[in-house]
Amino acid sequence: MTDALLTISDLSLGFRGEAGFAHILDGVNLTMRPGEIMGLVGESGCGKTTLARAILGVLPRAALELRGGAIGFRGTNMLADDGAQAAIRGRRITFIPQDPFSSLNPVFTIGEQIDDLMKWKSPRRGEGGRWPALLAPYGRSRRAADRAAVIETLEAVQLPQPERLLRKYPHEVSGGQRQRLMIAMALLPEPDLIIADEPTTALDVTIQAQILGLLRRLASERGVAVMLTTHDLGSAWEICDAVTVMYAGQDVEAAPVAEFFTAPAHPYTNKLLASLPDAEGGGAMTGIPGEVPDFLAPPPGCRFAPRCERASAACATRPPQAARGAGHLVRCVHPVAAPVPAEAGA
Ligand SMILES: Nc1ncnc2c1ncn2[C@@H]1O[C@H](COP(=O)(O)OP(=O)(O)OP(=O)(O)O)[C@@H](O)[C@H]1O
Repeated sequence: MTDALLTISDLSLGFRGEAGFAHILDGVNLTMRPGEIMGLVGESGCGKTTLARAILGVLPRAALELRGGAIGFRGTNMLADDGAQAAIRGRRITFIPQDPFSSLNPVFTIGEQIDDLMKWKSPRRGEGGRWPALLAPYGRSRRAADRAAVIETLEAVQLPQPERLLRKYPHEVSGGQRQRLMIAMALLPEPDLIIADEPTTALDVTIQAQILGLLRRLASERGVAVMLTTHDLGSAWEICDAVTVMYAGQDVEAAPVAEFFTAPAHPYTNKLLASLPDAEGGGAMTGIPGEVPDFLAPPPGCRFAPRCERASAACATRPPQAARGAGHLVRCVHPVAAPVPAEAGA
């Protein structure tokens, strides 16, 4: 796809420890377009955070074993180019963490931490005249422009009295305000892509909806793509344009959000959706029988096969992604048939 922002192709990696090689990501393929909000969903432990960290280039190097694949960002394979990755990370791709409190340094004011961010990651950093970016002095005019951008962005995330806020310490603001601050800090470098790793898990339910709504609005207004990792399908429905489902380190299905909920094709996606309580809050919560495989000895081929009612011997070989419709890809030998449209046979 020529207009892709992020293209992950056949990414395979894991961690080597005393017990052996834990093969966490197994041939993951995923594409994001500029400005798209994509939900990366799946049960706890399916590899969402590992994938997000791989894109950011912050996986622990000592244990990491890269088996193959590429992470292309605007055509550059970041896995093959440490320099490009360092230049992209924190500028073209930024991050919103799960727990905003542990991401802020408790001994510095919010203003000091934002100043430090702007010193290194401001989009105006390259404007150092004859100086290379690394040596460019942090001069008065850039400081003033950066400060104006900070105030504008804090106002955009609806943080009241931004000047006063900058003088506060992280413990002096609420959890919801800290997460608004994280969104502001992710926007300030003017990135193309924000990776938001379960950004509302640490917040209570009413604040969660506000934060997700804010993220959706600002991303759309500023044309920033967002990868939202979540195990909450409701959040994906609220704000995403498209959804990619992971199971045990494999991508199983990717679809535009409406199609994801109305015409899921992979048996795992169907089970995942069937396990949700219904809209009235009734209905039994049905779990999926069986267990997530051990990453030290995963089954060959489709990792969902041992829990899948539709599985056959053919599932011991993982199928390529197959198109079900525009932007709808599924990886399954025995996908669930698409529902018959209501007008058929009428
Ligand atoms: N550094 C590491 N060394 C060994 N195993 C790891 C390491 N990091 C993650 N894992 C394992 O990788 C698997 C996937 O973890 P990951 O955190 O990516 O899943 P997740 O889908 O983000 O889960 P959650 O929703 O609970 O955050 C887990 O079994 C985890 O124990």
